Amino acid sequence: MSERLLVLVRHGQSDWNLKNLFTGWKDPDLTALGVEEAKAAGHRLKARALSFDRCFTSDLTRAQRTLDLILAALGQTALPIARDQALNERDYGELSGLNKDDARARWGEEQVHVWRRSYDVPPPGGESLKDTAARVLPYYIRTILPAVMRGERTLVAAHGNSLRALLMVLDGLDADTIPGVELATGVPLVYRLKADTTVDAKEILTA
Ligand SMILES: O=C(O)[C@H](O)COP(=O)(O)O
Repeated sequence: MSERLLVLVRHGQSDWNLKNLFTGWKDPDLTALGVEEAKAAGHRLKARALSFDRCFTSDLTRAQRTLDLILAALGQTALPIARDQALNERDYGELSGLNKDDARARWGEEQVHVWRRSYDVPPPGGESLKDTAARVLPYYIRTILPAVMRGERTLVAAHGNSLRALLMVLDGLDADTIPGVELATGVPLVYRLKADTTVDAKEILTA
């Protein structure tokens, strides 16, 4: 029986994470800490003897670089990698490039929290999580999930909100529960799926 392994990882700390700026589709690189987080993610996977057949990432540097660093740590630099903007971070629209504390001072803590964590309220000119899910989930169902179900051990390096959209399906979260979910940078989420595509087991590799 094939393994049906799916590992998700949010990119390591980016330059704009460090500066506390809304990033979205902007394309900052990893910080030195982000590089270390990505390498550590690779070492954690390796320590559990996990290896992969296929990888997916977004069209953004921070996720692609995280994937490359993980694969280098695993000694698996020749794997096929699909890069697609379907996995990009939620588009933060007019908030992109603004400091998150400045935004709270301007629009209030509660409004900014709704823009960042609600399911269906988009930030001005940007995507809600629902909008993000409307591009992430079709890509997952058409492209990623078939690979997993064929038994290809699959690694996905993406973003806080594109992965939160995916977690709604995998973890069975709804519009009321997803606002409470935060994803740490560089922490692999290891899923094993059942034959019906639902989750058999999940492990969070914090160390
Ligand atoms: O795009 C961003 O600013 C971050 O990657 C995710 O931001 P959030 O945690 O504010 O949604």
